[in-house]
Amino acid sequence: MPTFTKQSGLLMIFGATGDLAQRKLFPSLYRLYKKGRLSENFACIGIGRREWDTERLKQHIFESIANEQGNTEEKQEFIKLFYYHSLDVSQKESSYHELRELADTLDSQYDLKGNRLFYLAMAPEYFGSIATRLKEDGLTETPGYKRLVIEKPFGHDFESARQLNDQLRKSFSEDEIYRIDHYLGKEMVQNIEVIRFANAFFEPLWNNHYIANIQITSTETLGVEDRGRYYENSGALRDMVQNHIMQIVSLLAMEPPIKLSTDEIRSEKVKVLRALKPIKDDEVDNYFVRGQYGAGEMNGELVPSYREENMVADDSNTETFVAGKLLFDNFRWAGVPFYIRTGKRLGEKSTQIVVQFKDVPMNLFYRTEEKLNPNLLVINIQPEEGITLHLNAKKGGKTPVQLSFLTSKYDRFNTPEAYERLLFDAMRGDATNFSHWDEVALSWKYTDVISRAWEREPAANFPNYPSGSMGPVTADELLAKDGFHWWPVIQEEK
Ligand SMILES: NC(=O)C1=CN([C@@H]2O[C@H](COP(=O)(O)OP(=O)(O)OC[C@H]3O[C@@H](n4cnc5c(N)ncnc54)[C@H](OP(=O)(O)O)[C@@H]3O)[C@@H](O)[C@H]2O)C=CC1
Ligand SMILES: O=C1O[C@H](COP(=O)(O)O)[C@@H](O)[C@H](O)[C@H]1O
Repeated sequence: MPTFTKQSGLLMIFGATGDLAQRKLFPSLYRLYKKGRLSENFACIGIGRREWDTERLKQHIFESIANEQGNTEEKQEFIKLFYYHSLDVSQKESSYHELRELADTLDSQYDLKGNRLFYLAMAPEYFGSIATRLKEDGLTETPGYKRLVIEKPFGHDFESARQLNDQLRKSFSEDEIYRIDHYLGKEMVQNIEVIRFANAFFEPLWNNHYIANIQITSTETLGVEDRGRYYENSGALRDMVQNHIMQIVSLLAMEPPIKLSTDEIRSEKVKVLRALKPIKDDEVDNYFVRGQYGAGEMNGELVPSYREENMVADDSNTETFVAGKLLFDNFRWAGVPFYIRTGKRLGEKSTQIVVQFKDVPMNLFYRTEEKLNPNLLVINIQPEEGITLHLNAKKGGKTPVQLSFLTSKYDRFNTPEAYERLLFDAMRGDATNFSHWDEVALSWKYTDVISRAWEREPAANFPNYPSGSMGPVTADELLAKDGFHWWPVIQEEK
C-alpha cells in the first residue's frame, strides 16, 4: 500500500546531464528533500555519457536548483546525496557492472534495502536496451523493489510501442513500469476525478442528457524551439494528442471506479478508451484537421514559420496543430462530441477544459427571442488552476455570472509541480497517475489511423495559420458544422 512517509531507496537517473534532469528532475527532488519526503536512506546515481565525476555532477545540480527556495547549506546537504557514473549505453561493452558495483556500495552505505528506481530520461531509442542490460548485468537482482520510469515518447505508433513494451516486459513486470505522462501530475488534471465524483451536482448531469459537448484545449505560444529533429518525426498528434490529451479525455469520460485504487481507476480508463468510436481510413477529414504555423508576430516580435526552424525540412508535412472530434459508442456519451485542439505558436499558453451543458427550454421564460447563455463548467489546468462556473442569473440585469475558484500565484508556489508529484508517486509505488500499457496501446491504435491518413496525403496548404493566431479556420469549421464554437481560452470576468 503506497504511503506518504519518507521515501528510501536508490534512484538511478539515466540522462542526468540532460535538459529534463536539469529543468525538472533535480528541482523536483530538491523540493521533495526540503519537504522532508526523502529519508536518510536515499541516494541517487546520475548517469550520462560525458566523462564527468561526482563533483562535477554536484556542481551541475547546485546550479539547476539555484532558483529554488532554501539557503546554501541546505542545498549543499542535498547535493551530497548524488553520485555520478559515466556510461555510453550505445556501447555493448559499457560498464554496467561498474554501475552495479556502485549501486551495491551505496546500498550498504545508505542501508537502501535493495530498493531501486531506474529513471530513463534518455532518447527513446535506448529505453529497450537499457532495460535489457539492467537485467542481464544483474542490477535488477535485488532484494527490494525494482521499478522503471520511462519518459515519453512511448513508441512512434502502436507497432513500435508494442515492440518496446515486449522488450521492457522481459526485464520488468507491468506493475514495475511507470510510463510518465506529466499531464497526469498536474494539479487540476488530478482534480478531474474529484470534481466529477465528489460533487452531487455534477455527476448526475455528467452524460448525454445534459452535456452538449466537451472541449479540451491545450495551446502553446512557443514554437518547436531546438527540438526540430524530434518534432519532425512526431508532430502535434503524437507529441500531445496520443498521450496528454487522450489521458484527459479518458478521465473526463470514464465511469466512476468502484474504488479509488490504481487498478480500478486504470481499468475504467481502459474501458472508456475501448468505447471510442473508431475512425475509418476514409473519414479522417470529417473528424480531424491539421495545421502548421507560418511566420507571424508574437508579443510584438516577428517569429519564423515552422519550415524555417532548425532541423525542419523546407517542405515539411509535419503538423504543429491538431483539432479533432472524438465520439464514444457507449450509453453515457453517445452523441456528445469531445472536441480537442492543441498547437504550437498560438496566441495563448493555456490548457483548459470546457463542459458545455445543454440549454434549458427557452419558453419557460416567455422570451423566446432572447438567447440564454449555455451553462459552462470551465476547468483551468494552466496557467491558472481552478474551476469557473458560468451561470445565468440576475446580476444587475446582466447575465451570465461566473463563480470562480482560481488559485492565486501564492497558492501555486506551494503546489507541487507535476514532476515532483510523479517522482514521489514512483518512489512510493503508486502507479495511478502513470499510463498503463493498455491505455497506451488503445490510444496509439486510435491515432495511428489519423497519422497514416496524413502521411498518405501530404497537406497541400501548409503553412495554414500564422503564428500568434488560434490555429487554422478549419478548426472553427469542425465545430461550426455541429452548431458549436470554441469557447475562448481566456474567460473574461463579466
Ligand atoms: N526536455 C524536456 O523538457 C522533456 C523531455 N522529455 C523526454 O525526456 C528524455 C530526455 O530528454 P532531454 O533531457 O531533453 O534530452 P537531452 O538531449 O537534453 O539529454 C539526453 C541525455 O541522455 C544522455 N545520453 C545520450 N546518449 C547517451 C548514450 N549513448 N549513453 C549515455 N547517455 C547518453 C545525455 O548524456 P550526455 O549529455 O552526457 O551525452 C543526456 O544526459 C527524452 O525521452 C524526452 O523525450 C519529455 C518531456 C519533456
Ligand atoms: O510533452 C510535451 O509537453 C509540452 C507542453 O507541456 P506543458 O506542461 O508546458 O503544457 C510540449 O511543449 C512538448 O512539445 C511536449 O513534448
